[in-house]
Amino acid sequence: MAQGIKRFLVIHNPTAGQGNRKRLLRALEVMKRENCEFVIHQTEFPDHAVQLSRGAAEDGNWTAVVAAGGDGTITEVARGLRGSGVPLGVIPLGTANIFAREIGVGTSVEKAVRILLAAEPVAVTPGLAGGRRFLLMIGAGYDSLAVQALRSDQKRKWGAVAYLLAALRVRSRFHQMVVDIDIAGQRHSAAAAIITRARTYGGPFLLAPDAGLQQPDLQVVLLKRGGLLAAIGYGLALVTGRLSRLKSVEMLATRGPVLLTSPEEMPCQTDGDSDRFAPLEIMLDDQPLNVLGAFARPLKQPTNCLVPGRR
Ligand SMILES: Nc1ncnc2c1ncn2[C@@H]1O[C@H](COP(=O)(O)OP(=O)(O)OP(=O)(O)O)[C@@H](O)[C@H]1O
Repeated sequence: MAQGIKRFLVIHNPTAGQGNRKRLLRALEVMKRENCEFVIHQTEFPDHAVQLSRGAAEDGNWTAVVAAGGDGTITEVARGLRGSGVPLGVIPLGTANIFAREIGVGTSVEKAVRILLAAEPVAVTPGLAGGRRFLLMIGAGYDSLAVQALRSDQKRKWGAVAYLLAALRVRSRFHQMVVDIDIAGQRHSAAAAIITRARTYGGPFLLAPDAGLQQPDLQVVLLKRGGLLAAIGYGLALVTGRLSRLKSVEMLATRGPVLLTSPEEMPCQTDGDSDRFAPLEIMLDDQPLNVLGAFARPLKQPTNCLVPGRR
């Protein structure tokens, strides 16, 4: 690697988000104007980004591997980089772009490239679910049933609205959901649960005020009520920033593993993709991930195992 020249491998998911190509071209324009080198690889199938980023980490030839896509693509790149120390960069081309928001990049591709070029790597702590790395959250209940029913053609066309349509398709299951969460031998039951590293959900909406990619614990959000009316109430509380204040929402924090089970067949969503079913063991990853971002929030004081989250 020539001294002082930054070299980026850009892993681009052409199926992510809306206006994908135009946004990528705008990002590349900025990269071309700057003193950096880059190579683009397009993903051709789900999980391809894991292979591509693993190969790049083995090369040892890159300043960073840049995920140009949405949260699913970013998570795949983070899986491929596990154990390498090679930094992850982001060009946000997804629908919700939660990870890009969490690391201070936001949704502007021009700002994202400026951060790539200027940032120093910062270590964050991903999670592991069933031994596989995730970056943002695992959900079981309302959101995982909706994500499982999501139609990719509708998502590409309508973005977030497609999730609402998917939720309506599975609404009959909302009143019978049971999710059990075991934390340090204590069992908590709810209609739905989200185990999260991210503060926000679905884009800009506040989910767990104490969560954060640099925080030393997993936040567990329990939604106690089931049914369509409860789902609508939770959705409204989420978009108005009041979810954590509802009486039927419990927030717990833990550094230890969490076991998620369900008496019925329950799909789980991992960073927005439906790929597995309960039971799942969820914990913090002992291998950090270096990220090029614009982190602003100071770290909070470490918490002990199993403390109620801030209300
Ligand atoms: N060439 C491809 N064809 C089909 N699917 C692909 C391809 N490349 C990647 N994928 C899959 O596309 C899925 C969705 O991508 P991604 O999550 O990045 O976009 P998004 O869903 O629009 O964004 P967000 O998660 O931020 O809402 C990923 O899980 C990935 O495995």
